[in-house]
Amino acid sequence: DTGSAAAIPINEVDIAYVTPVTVGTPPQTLMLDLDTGSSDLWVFSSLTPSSQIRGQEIYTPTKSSTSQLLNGHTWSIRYGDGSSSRGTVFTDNFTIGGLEVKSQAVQTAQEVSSSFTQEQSLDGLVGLGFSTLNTVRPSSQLTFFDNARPNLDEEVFTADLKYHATGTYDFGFIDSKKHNGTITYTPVQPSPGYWTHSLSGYSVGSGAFQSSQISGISDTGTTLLYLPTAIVTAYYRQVQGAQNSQYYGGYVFPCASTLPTFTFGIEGARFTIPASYINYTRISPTSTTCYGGLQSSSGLGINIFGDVALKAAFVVFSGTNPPRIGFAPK
Ligand SMILES: CSC[C@H](NC(=O)[C@H](Cc1ccccc1)OC(=O)N1CCC(N)CC1)C(=O)N[C@@H](CC1CCCCC1)[C@@H](O)COc1ccncc1
Repeated sequence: DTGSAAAIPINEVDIAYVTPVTVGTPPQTLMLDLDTGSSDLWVFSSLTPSSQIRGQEIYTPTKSSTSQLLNGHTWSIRYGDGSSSRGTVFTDNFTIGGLEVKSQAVQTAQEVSSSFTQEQSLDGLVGLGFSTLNTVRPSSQLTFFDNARPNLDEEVFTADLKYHATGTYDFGFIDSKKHNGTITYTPVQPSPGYWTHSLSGYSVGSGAFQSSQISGISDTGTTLLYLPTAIVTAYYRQVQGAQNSQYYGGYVFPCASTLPTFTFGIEGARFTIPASYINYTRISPTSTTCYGGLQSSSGLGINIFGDVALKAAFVVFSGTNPPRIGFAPK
């Protein structure tokens, strides 16, 4: 089997991407954020207090003839940005882009934090990290990819995220039309459950490439690129008027400033992030101060290769044994 579905930016600065999925019988359509940085599949539901719902689509298990309560099971998750959700669990038929998993664990939210309530374009998440990170107890549940894997033509899914445009997630096949040039693979360390791998180095603008192993996670659910402070300061040293603002919680600069590109290495291959991707957003609609798409990871304890980096490449998440990740130009 294979599947192919759209990755649609939810706002004009690509803060996140959502993908249409269907749950249950007859199918209920929700827009979910496919997130390689976590491993819970959870949805706004009929069990979510109406005070916490603001425009999201919900999954109603009682309207589905194929839903089954997973008795006595609960879940609770907190993300890197402090947002959180928790609830109960059903199994039901679940489809992404024509690829169906029967009896997928669908985690129904009974509580979501305010940032989820405020994000009305996001009806929940599909975790595509390793199933070891799943928070359902007493027995943890498998991700959509792990459930689909035995029926996939190839044990892969790919991310073709785009800057200010709709991209694609494919399951079970590598679409050669979506990338040009070879795919460079590098090993993934699957513990504790993120797609953890190394960059082989970086360069700023036309500067010399600095070879160094930079370990981090490729995370479709994280908006920006978070790297060690030394790299980030070297980058913003090239930007007129840039400063690391306590007030805004990161590097800001005059929107009119010229930004250099940023290049990262995967083994011997090189991927260049255009300056426009790093000129992330104005700090407020009328401001002439802009917030950077490259920020320091020092507060996170982990480097995160988020959407700002991933949208510069065609990315293959390979669930083979051992797992690996591939990057290709596009
Ligand atoms: C540096 S992990 C921060 C990261 N969350 C972000 O990237 C959010 C994404 C967002 C925000 C608002 C609306 C929509 C999307 O966006 C921002 O935080 N920002 C973008 C806007 C910018 N101005 C400020 C910074 C994060 O927790 N991701 C997790 C998934 C994410 C949770 C929030 C909803 C969307 C999906 C996940 O993959 C990684 O979980 C962990 C990472 C590390 N240890 C523990 C958990």
